[in-house]
Amino acid sequence: MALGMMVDGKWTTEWTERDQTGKFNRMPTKFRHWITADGASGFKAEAGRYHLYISLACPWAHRTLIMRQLKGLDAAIGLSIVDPILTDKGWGFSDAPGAIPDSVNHAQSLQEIYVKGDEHYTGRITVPVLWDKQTQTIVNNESREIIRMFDTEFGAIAKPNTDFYPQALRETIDQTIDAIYMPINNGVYRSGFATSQAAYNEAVTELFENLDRWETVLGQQRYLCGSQLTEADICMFTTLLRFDAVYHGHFKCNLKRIIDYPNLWNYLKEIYQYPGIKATCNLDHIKRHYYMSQTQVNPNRIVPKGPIINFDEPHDRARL
Ligand SMILES: N[C@@H](CCC(=O)N[C@@H](CS)C(=O)NCC(=O)O)C(=O)O
Repeated sequence: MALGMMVDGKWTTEWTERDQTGKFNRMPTKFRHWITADGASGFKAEAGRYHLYISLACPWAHRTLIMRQLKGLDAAIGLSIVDPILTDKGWGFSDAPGAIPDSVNHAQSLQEIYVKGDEHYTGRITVPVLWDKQTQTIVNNESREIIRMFDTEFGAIAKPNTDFYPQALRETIDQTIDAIYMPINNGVYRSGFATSQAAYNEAVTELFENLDRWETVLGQQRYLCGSQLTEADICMFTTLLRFDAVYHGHFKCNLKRIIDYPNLWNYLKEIYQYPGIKATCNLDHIKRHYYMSQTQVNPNRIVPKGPIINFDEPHDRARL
């Protein structure tokens, strides 16, 4: 894949995210402004002001597309979708099926957006990116913060304004998003991008210990934080959706498949079938992105035909 990143506004092709022990260390994101309902932060929640850049393949970006959809913000917040294949210049725009070119900055590559936001930018060129048309900058490029803003700050515009961060569950939701991040959401990458046996062993063991634990929790309650769907479930969902098709083979997360876990599998199907979510899922972009972009993992770029997965099959979650 494009292992490159920006240093002082210039593209370099050095892969800096692994250490001497072969562990994958994800770099922190840099743009962390906050949109607020009243605009006190300088970024007011308004219709037509913001534009979201995503990849349909990326589990982090997928979270933001889902929240935009669930809150009915699709008319209020514009959308561009990059080509699924990362090149040696990083993410680019194309007219491939499922992609949406950049109608706001008319960029050819996502790099251009980052440099426009900060001409001395140092860091990775990642999706999602939330762009402010008014101040001509990147508001935020951290998925869990973007979904929080869509969920809590756009109440006057959101339709329906379902609350996925309810007051009574806030602490539990934050703890759950933290708890699943390292072993599960990032754990699949820590397994797949490990460059030593020890680093892989550690990541994959932690990953399945944590999946086993959530399998038990989901045998007792319908969602991660209790009886209602919250932001934490969206964060878990985008990893589970990709698991059997990509992480199991490509990233060697193969002690089990999600389909082998009765509760996680039914939970995954329920969220997939939740109104609005299925339309945000694109297994073609997902598979081609991972297998064709990450050539350090899959040098011949062959995309497997299977597995055949029916996410539309009935789920049993109503029993809880
Ligand atoms: N912490 C970020 C991670 C975003 C991220 O790593 N996105 C990946 C795609 S799955 C990306 O754009 N990678 C390109 C690169 O690192 O060059 C978030 O949650 O938004």
